[in-house]
Amino acid sequence: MRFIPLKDKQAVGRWAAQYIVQRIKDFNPTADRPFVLGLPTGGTPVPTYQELIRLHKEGEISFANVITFNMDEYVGLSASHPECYKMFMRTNFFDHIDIPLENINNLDGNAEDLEAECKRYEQAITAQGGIELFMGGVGHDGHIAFNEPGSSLASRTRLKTLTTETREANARFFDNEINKVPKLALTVGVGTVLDARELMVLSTGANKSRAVQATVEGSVNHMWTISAMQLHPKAIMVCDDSATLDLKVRTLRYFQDIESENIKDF
Ligand SMILES: N[C@@H]1[C@@H](O)[C@H](O)[C@@H](COP(=O)(O)O)O[C@@H]1O
Repeated sequence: MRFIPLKDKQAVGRWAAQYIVQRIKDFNPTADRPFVLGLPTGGTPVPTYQELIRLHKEGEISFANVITFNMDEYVGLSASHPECYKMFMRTNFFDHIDIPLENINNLDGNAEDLEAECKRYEQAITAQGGIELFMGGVGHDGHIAFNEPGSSLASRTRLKTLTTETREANARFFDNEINKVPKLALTVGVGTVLDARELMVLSTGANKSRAVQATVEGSVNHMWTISAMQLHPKAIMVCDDSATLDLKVRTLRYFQDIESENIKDF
């Protein structure tokens, strides 16, 4: 796993956006051979989306031949609810770039048959040849997407019950009222994430430092589903300074040393 320690969340956003832009350019996508990008919601990726929008507006990057798959979706929120992830993605990213609407894929948390919906999503990813680069965030409890502690590390897209800890953490998006946060969500599985050809996880803020420590210094463990990153052949974790608080000084210095060229402008 590569580990990129940066100064603050804006630097994480700039680094991640540059990385995505470079990967899309190197891939040189066309309509027949699109770049397939997996995306998260939450507060962490917002600076990355803002930077991607800026780079797009400056003519640096086009998303015309990019296909996206979002990681997860709440069950039962109306499609117009601002915290419905489909809506969140439009407001924070898609409405500001040139991605064709038909290239955007989301799980439907209002589908009549949720199990069939999850199967459909897995098939849609496969039909696109799999995900080239999956960007993710991490929950306080170490979840990736909505794969809460104890989730199978071989899991596929499915319905999950959210923990109270996750609902408390996400209440800030629902007028600080936990009762407004849905109890269920659809999420890609850990196995679905690990199938991507590349994985980049962003982590910012001191409240993520235990999850970062478990991922980088701990063992692979289903209680910290993000730790499954260790099994991925091409994974990168990008952190701000606060998110490294629980790492050993030795660990941090090691990565600062080997990534010195790649982090010097951030
Ligand atoms: N399902 C999402 C995750 O995909 C996200 O990574 C996590 C962290 O969110 P934030 O970036 O707001 O801390 O929140 C939610 O639970």
